[in-house]
Amino acid sequence: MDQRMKQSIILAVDGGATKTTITLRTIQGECLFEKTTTGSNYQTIGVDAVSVILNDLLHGAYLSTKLKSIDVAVFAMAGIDTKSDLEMVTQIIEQSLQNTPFHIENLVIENDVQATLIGLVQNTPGMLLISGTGSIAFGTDGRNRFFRTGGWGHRASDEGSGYWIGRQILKGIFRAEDGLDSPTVLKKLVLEKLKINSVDQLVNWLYHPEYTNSHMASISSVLQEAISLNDEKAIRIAQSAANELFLLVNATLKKLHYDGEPFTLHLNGGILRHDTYIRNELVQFIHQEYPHIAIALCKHNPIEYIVRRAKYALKIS
Ligand SMILES: Nc1ncnc2c1ncn2[C@@H]1O[C@H](COP(=O)(O)OP(=O)(O)OP(=O)(O)O)[C@@H](O)[C@H]1O
Repeated sequence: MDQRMKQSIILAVDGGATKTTITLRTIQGECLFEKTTTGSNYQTIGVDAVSVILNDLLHGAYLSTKLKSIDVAVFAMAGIDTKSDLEMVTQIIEQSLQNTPFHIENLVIENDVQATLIGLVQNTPGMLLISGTGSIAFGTDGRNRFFRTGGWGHRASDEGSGYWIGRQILKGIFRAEDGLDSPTVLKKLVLEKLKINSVDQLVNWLYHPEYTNSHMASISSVLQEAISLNDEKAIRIAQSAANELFLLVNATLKKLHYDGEPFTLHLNGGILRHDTYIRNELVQFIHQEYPHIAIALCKHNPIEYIVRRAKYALKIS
């Protein structure tokens, strides 16, 4: 028998809002297949589009490896927020799996943030705070109870996220243009970033048919330079983003009845990874209120935490 066949095989899917990654690994970590494509949140792209993406990824994984027997598969999917979401996504995944020769011993389907958190902390208490295009905090008491705060989407929530920061920046530019607020260097930086010349063109950009949430979030990347130029508006936006993110952490700790036990807060997402000003402010807020909480920045690609989640499922099965 092929040596590889004797090893446990893991299939992990990280189905995020902007991209979906599938990987097939041996328990020892050998990568047998990996592919990334567009996002697979059924709430934003619909059931049929998610089916197409999963069918394509699963088919690719089978054709490339010819493996049929999978010991554990974890599908970590954005958009699983309620019981009915879970039922809907389970149906999509099970139908996609029926189109493949895969036999899966242990199938886990759960919210992508929850799966990442389990990958990080396994059965110990901890929390994951994400600020990327959106924002959310997810905590666990280590006894299989999970609590989330935020992450209700860009239209009415996602405070402290890239989208939220981008919107505050544009709001600041328009208010300065109207003479409601003082001028801000953010205007020059945003126009340069978008390679346009005027606020009128900025309005065209904002209402362009191809506008997406990620476009709005991408505006946030000018914030650090504006702060280095001592721009008051930029500093206020960054402090307010850090404060909003602190509130997510604070509310989640209260739900967990945190009382000072060993606890790690993991940080992830483009804003927390790259915007050191916001991250440092946030860390300061947290340490003032909760001096004993350890804070760790996630260093790996999101799929690695889903692989760890799958290994944990294998360990406890
Ligand atoms: N080098 C950088 N400097 C500043 N901001 C950055 C940098 N790189 C990415 N960002 C910001 O990070 C955000 C995107 O983060 P990320 O890639 O984690 O999001 P995502 O995976 O699309 O969203 P989500 O985690 O909400 O599903 C954007 O607001 C982007 O401007």
